[in-house]
Amino acid sequence: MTNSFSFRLHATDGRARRGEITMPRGTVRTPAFMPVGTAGTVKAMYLSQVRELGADIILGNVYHLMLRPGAERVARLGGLHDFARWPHPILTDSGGFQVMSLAELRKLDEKGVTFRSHVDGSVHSLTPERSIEIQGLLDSDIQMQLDECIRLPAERAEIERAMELSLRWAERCKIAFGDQPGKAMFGIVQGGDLIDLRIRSAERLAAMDLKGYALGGLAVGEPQDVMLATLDETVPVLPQEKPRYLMGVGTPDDIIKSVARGIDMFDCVMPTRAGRHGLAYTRRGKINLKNSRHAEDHRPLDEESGCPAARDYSRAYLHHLVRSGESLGGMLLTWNNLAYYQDLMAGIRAAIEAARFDDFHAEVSEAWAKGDM
Ligand SMILES: COC(=O)c1ccc(CCNc2nc3cc4nc(N)[nH]c(=O)c4cc3[nH]2)cc1
Repeated sequence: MTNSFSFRLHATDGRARRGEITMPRGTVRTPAFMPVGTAGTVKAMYLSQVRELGADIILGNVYHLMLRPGAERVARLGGLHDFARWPHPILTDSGGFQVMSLAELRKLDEKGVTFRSHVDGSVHSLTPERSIEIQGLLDSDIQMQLDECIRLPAERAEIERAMELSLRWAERCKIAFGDQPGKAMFGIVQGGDLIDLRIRSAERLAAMDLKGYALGGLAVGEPQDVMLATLDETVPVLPQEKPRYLMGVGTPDDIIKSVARGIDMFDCVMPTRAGRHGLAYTRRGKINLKNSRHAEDHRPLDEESGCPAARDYSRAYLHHLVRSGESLGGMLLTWNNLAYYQDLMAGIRAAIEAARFDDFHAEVSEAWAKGDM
């Protein structure tokens, strides 16, 4: 049980990295995929199942938890780990992105952001200091700075204003976070699709000597090649010895192409949200179980999978559950999808260790190039 936060690189293959983050609550094997547990639950899953699939860390959201049940209440109940019965590491997003995408009537200025809850219309405000305070009340292990992520396309002046504001907020978050040995506060690189601003943001954050660095402002609708070009230019500016986290990404193809560019950590609602909408992710690509062609297909999703949801149920049964709106449909497909994502990450980690990442990359991209099955 260490009381420190450390990141070690075990192997590299090109720009792909195999590493490990060690924290008091446990170790995170990287490259890692963090299942999204927005309101303290990974929807339609028992967290014991999430753990069995190989997840070392899950993500929570300040925005949702501050509105309901409230950060002080979670603290009174012992913090998010005890509340949700997840004793392993938790990373929490700071709320900025969710405010801009979920809240109504929001005002953003130098101090922070004021907004109306999408739950009950009550007025709330988030400052860099309050976001870090909330993440402390949740007892979060990796805390994200409060930032401003703007939608693209946008004018250069607007992108620069938001990027500079996010840098000032990073400084304020660093001060508010102080020195918490077993925990980390990550900075978030902004700058939209303007490489010079991205590099300036990364350099200024690197100079703050933070424990990890996220790439924000991406996976906001830009084409994959724009996202990847941004990584090509920005990742090399970040310190080698610190973890890099690409926020909100992504499809299996996004993930493997981003690992190839030096990213260590990912989160995305895709496997869980798509699962609840009838979509299955498998080694051979995506399957939409709503499609009537599955109505009498007795084959499982993947007979070779270690996950019962993929191996023991026919596509016909899954089709029936999805068409009938039965809860078990979303539960089984979420289970299958998270199993696939964790198997993908385990495959990536093993491929980097065996110096065969390029071959593995080709295998995954080829399967996904086929598209819907
Ligand atoms: C079925 O799949 C889906 O519905 C679905 C929805 C959204 C995303 C994209 C999520 N993208 C994304 N999440 C993000 C979260 C972020 N947080 C902070 N603090 N700063 C950012 O700059 C930021 C950027 C993001 N980009 C991906 C998938």
